[in-house]
Amino acid sequence: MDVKMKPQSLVMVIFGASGDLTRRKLIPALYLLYKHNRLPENFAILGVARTAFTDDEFRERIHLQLLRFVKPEDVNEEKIRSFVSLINYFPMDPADPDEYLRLQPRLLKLDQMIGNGENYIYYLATPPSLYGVIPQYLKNVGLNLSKGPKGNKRIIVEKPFGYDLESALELNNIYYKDAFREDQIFRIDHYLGKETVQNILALRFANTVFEPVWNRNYIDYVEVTAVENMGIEQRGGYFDDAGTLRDMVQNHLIQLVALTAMEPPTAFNPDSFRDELAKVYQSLTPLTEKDINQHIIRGQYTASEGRKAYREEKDVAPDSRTETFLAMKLSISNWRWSGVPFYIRTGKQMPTKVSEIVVHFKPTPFPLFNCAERTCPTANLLIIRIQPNEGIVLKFGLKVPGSGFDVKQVAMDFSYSSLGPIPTEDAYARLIEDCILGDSTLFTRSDAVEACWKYFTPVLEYWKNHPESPLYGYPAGTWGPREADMLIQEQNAEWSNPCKNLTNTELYCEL
Ligand SMILES: NC(=O)C1=CN([C@@H]2O[C@H](COP(=O)(O)OP(=O)(O)OC[C@H]3O[C@@H](n4cnc5c(N)ncnc54)[C@H](OP(=O)(O)O)[C@@H]3O)[C@@H](O)[C@H]2O)C=CC1
Ligand SMILES: O=C1O[C@H](COP(=O)(O)O)[C@@H](O)[C@H](O)[C@H]1O
Repeated sequence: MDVKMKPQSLVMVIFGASGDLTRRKLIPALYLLYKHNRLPENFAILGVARTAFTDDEFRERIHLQLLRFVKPEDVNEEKIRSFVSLINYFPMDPADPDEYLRLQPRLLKLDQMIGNGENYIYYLATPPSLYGVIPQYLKNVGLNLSKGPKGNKRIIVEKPFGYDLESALELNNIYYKDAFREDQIFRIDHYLGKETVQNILALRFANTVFEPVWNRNYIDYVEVTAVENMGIEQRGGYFDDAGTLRDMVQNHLIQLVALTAMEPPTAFNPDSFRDELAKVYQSLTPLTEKDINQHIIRGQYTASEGRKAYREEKDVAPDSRTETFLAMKLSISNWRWSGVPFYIRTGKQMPTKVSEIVVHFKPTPFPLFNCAERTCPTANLLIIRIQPNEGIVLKFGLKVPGSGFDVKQVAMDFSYSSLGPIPTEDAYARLIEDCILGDSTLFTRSDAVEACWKYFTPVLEYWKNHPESPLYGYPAGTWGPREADMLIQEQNAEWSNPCKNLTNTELYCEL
């Protein structure tokens, strides 16, 4: 498999095939690729997990799941049937090294059936505790090595990659020293697979108007929001151990910060692009204890209007101190961003599901005009709506028609839907396809992971060592604790309200 070349044949081995991620994201993504003829000609899936299924039972289950999780317009019964026939199942415990002695011949047999290319992609969709184990056991039976033009082996590892800096370093060492080279490792962060997240790059680097003002001279502060109106669903076991910092902040939110803050890469290739991302992470101003105390607000949802409290969720400790909300102020120590705060927030059980970046430009130096409707639009806003109602809005001041000279804020709206149907919901399909093609641009490199953990690990340690540090309750269905509002009030500002940010599209918000 050369870079950007689709192999003739490929077996995709999914560890954790009976789990939630496989059901909701991976299988629908692979089906979409299949439906659009974007998979290798000879292709098979081998699902692996401990639960006992026969091939037929597993196919039946996948068939039903596809009908449930694929968008109605993508459902094509005939295609689903032929896709499902490519799926096989192998019951084994991935934590048991001896089981790989059985896996190896099974995989080889499947590979021979489809074309004998020995090209395998392993997708680790298991609990993170197995991320370091599986590669070593694959190596024990020789399933790790790429063998020239034939026989490529790649491994996609889900987030969180590590639990803190030490474990991330350890994981990277296991992969390099024992099992896989960096070019075989694809650390996935599905936010980078989102069309609108990639479009941050196009907005910044395919236009000249933004770049001259994209710095500390013109930007006052930046907000990054990624909130959800659902709780933790059935993932209490995982989430109670992870918390929001590990689940959303250390990966998705910080990626959005980095894409907003990065320098233009010298070329759009995996190395140049990822060099620039890594530089942002390395420039994050280290957090002191005072910062952690004053600039990080963690919250946990409490029961409200028929919604359960976090502590009542399945598999969550009744006295859990795990955060389901986090807001923080961070800064970047470099030439472009020195002095510009980035405010980020994310949480479960908020009034709506939305991800967006709001760039607040500095106010005009002098207010020349009267303000219409008691709002003084002295500062421009650029809103990059990642999901839903994907779009970009520029807010600016204009004269109110008629006598006098009052100004009011108006909006120039661009909605991605105006480009026609765009694949905004198949981030996983995009990333899996990139891995098949050997393109690692949109996957996280080891230095980036390490730099992120280096930045966030002091926070985790501080919380661990100071169990009394505040964890604020917020009623489920609200925008989080009041203390998060106070955080941004330091800037003489308030969190912008995503329910009101776009003018041409509706966003359902329970307020
Ligand atoms: N679900 C999601 O939306 C997202 C998940 N992720 C990541 O993907 C990974 C999988 O998540 P998810 O699918 O939600 O998790 P689930 O708990 O739903 O699934 C875990 C899977 O791993 C299998 N497994 C194998 N060995 C073990 C073991 N020793 N202990 C427990 N399970 C085992 C389970 O099957 P069996 O019991 O049959 O062996 C099951 O198929 C996690 O690392 C998560 O962080 C990342 C982004 C989003
Ligand atoms: O990785 C994760 O992301 C989802 C949110 O993803 P989105 O694409 O729906 O915005 C989050 O619900 C989950 O807890 C987390 O593990």
